[in-house]
Amino acid sequence: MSSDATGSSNFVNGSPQSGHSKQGEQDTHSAHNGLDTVPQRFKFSSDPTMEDIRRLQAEFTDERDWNQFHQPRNLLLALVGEVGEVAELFQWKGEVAEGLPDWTEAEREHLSHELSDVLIYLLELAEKCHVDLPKAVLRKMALNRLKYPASKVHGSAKKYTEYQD
Ligand SMILES: Nc1ccn([C@H]2C[C@H](O)[C@@H](COP(=O)(O)OP(=O)(O)OP(=O)(O)O)O2)c(=O)n1
Repeated sequence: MSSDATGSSNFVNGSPQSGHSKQGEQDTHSAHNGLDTVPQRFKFSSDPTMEDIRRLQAEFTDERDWNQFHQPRNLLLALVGEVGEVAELFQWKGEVAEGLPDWTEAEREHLSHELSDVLIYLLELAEKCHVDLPKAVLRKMALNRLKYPASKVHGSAKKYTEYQD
């Protein structure tokens, strides 16, 4: 997930971070004057890359002779099923704050498994559809920036069709 010509390299995370951070418990770093601190955003580890995950899943399916089952439509259904499993973890919980402060370790672990299943099937679906997802996502984000200029939409969650020029 390295940078490319879109210039979108700032999201690449140089410092691996594992586990979770509860709200209010996140790491802090000194601001310019060295006195006040600001909460740091949660970041992912820098590896594995999307390509690493695609390759590992390809090895997993090859070893089991499962490619015969992993056609695009089946992968899409598997993906949607796993999204449903993520939704199940949130259902009936009401609002959930960032960092999931009220969740148990077991619930967090379960969520990490289900989100991983979603990612695995998403990446394999992209592979089987010949979509180069790391590059495609950068192109789509560039389009998103054009469609939603910060100067125009700052602080508003309206859909682009609702803005009058
Ligand atoms: N035909 C299959 C079956 C499984 N997997 C891999 C990809 C997913 O990461 C995970 C999905 O496994 P399960 O279908 O057993 O689903 P869960 O792990 O979510 O189990 P459960 O449905 O019991 O929560 O295993 C796969 O690639 N192809």
